[in-house]
Amino acid sequence: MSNIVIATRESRLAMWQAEHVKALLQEQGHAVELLGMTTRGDQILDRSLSKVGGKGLFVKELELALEEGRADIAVHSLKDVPMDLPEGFMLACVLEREDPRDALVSPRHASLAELPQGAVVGTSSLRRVVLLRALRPDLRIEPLRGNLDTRLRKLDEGQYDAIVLAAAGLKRLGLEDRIRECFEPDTMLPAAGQGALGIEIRSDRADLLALLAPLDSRADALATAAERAVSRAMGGSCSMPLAAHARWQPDGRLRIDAALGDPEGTAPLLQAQLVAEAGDPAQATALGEAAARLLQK
Ligand SMILES: NCc1[nH]cc(CCC(=O)O)c1CC(=O)O
Repeated sequence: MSNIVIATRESRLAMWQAEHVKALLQEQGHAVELLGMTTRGDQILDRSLSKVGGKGLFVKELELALEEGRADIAVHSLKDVPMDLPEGFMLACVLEREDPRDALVSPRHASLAELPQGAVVGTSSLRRVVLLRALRPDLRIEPLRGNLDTRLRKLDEGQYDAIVLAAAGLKRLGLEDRIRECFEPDTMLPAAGQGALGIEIRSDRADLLALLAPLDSRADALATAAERAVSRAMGGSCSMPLAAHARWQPDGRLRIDAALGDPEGTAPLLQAQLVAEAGDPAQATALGEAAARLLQK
């Protein structure tokens, strides 16, 4: 039995996720402590992430804590983890995924279809902007940043008619009753890794792998590996409106869907769909890379 320190951001969602991992590790008999910290991504709230440096902003401080030995593991929303981790770090496991869908929250309107002509919808994800535009070209899409509570507050203050955000975050924080509509992946294709949690460690801490193995979901690790391979192959950053979502079919093969939008919203959405055996990480990665090649054609 070990004593494990978890580095975590201090947003309510990050803390929930760290507490969740803490509880799972405690069930395995380990002693666990949390080390909370604020990251650059949490501090910069006035600019869109794609403009100030992207996903890495949320993980750098946590990696420093791992590097200096102040913490053993870092828990991340997999969606926020860069495709290629810095030298010396690795993704040790992927937990069973929560709902991967995007959700609509609105005080007055029951669904996207019921939003009035020209309604104001808040989101800062380029992927959501492009997919929303394809569904409802009449909407006025406005930037929306901040943690979950901030976003909901801005909605409740009347700055937007509706906002779109990940169902997983709302469910984790007990805010599921605010969801008016969950978009099926075929309607609004999720981001790579959405809804999944990843645990990062230092590559030289192989001692932690056995300890984390009981938390790993093989099915979701393979599915998200395929999704992340699409992003990597596309040079993925959050400045690119890219969606990638993999699901297991009843026949045991993995289906991946990917979509690439045009930031200006003028060119049509490019879409790709592929199905393959994906019994190991190399196969899952190859599937994602093949889907990316279809998008690049
Ligand atoms: N980019 C921020 C972020 N990172 C993870 C989640 C939600 C939880 C998840 O996808 O696991 C969110 C909020 C959102 O997109 O609405």
